Amino acid sequence: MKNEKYLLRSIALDLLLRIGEQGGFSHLAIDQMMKKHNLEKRDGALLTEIVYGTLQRKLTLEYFLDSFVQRKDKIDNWVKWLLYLSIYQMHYLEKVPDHAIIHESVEIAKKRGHKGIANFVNGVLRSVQRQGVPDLSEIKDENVRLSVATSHPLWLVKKWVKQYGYAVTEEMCQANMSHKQMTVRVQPLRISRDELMEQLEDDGFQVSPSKVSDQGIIIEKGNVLKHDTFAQHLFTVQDESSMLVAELMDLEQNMTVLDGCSAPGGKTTHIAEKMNDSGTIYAYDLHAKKAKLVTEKADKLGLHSIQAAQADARQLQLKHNSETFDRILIDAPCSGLGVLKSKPDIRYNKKEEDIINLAKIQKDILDEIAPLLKSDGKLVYSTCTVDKDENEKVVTYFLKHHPEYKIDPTFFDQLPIMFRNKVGISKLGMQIFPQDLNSDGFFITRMVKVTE
Ligand SMILES: C[S@@+](CC[C@H](N)C(=O)[O-])C[C@H]1O[C@@H](n2cnc3c(N)ncnc32)[C@H](O)[C@@H]1O
Repeated sequence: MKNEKYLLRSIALDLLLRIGEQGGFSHLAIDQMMKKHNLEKRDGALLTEIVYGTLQRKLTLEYFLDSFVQRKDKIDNWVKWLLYLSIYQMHYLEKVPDHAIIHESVEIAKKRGHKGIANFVNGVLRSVQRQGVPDLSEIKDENVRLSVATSHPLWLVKKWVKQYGYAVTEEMCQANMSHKQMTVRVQPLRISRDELMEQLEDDGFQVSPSKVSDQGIIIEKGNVLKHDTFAQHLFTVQDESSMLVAELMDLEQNMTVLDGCSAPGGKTTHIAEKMNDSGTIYAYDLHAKKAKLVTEKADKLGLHSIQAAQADARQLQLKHNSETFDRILIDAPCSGLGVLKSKPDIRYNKKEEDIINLAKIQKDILDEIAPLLKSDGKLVYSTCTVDKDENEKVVTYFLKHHPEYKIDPTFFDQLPIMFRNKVGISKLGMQIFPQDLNSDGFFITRMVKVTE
């Protein structure tokens, strides 16, 4: 038993070192580690909790550690992560007694380093145990306090406060600390939502219908990825905000649709399902490997109307004539600051300059595809980020440079009831904040190409 827990914390440290440096938190990486080390389900849950929780609280843990060590810059990276994951467990988890956490961390330090490091780890953790962590309410500056307490970089807190005000930013940072519910989108050409819900309920799942999409199901209890219907490709895992994008494309049968940034194909396949697999969807992605994922997803779901290929959306006039498409979706590459609930590490790797570069790419893509839409056709622009530079300001730029486009007024009438009158609605579209639903932050808008 003792060895198992030692192994578990050692694996957690390996994962944190990798994700902490390179990013890319995913339940898949954790599942792979569990399989590799033959861990039981219960241990897997603790492993996930330690890795996810430590990443999610990294800046808070750094702040805590600062008050126990003089020169943090002198400590090896792996020792820092070992201290973070230990302090995380001591402060946030009740399941394991402090003395056990300290004992195992010291053992890891001894094995990976040497006795001196083990003594250092022991000393720091014993001080944490004795004195407790510092009181965050004593931080005077409210932006710094919010940044430390919710582990969001200060530049981001300041940027959000400037863009949305303190109250909305605080709600957003708090919401990002919560766990996201699992939601799936039924493949309606294979099974109805009611039938799938019934099958899941019969097998002990707790589920409820989404109010955002009539294909959506909220999984309240049970691991749906282990259910037969997952292997049978009767549904796709998709966030509710993400489902809303295709729902708001005003799609009809037999349309010709362009999905300019399509991988891994969550929205492309949703579009195909909504058109009953009629018409044609041209789906592109900058990376050939990723474009292949779209084809694979379409194949698994039995959808034939999707033609996926590699292409740079900034050069699509080379592939298609003007006025070809009834609908265009640009689900643009973005900073991903709306998905921090499920990808807690994203916030630490992003820099303010990244946003400027991304906004340039977003504008270039929109400029390129503008001529490809038919008159009266509709263009949906979406991102999974909360940031005006990538959302409202990109739309403002586009409308200024393409006077033939205007915001489609009917877009607002088609929003689900719970989004009407929300803070994020403006004349330029809809910003969904992570606190609005138990889902991701997203920006969605729809423009129409006006006939003379
Ligand atoms: C937000 S993701 C798209 C998610 C996808 N729509 C879905 O629902 O599954 C953005 C995608 O744009 C791709 N991308 C980035 N730059 C691109 C470009 N210049 N042209 C086409 N695709 C691009 C990325 O590789 C990434 O897969």
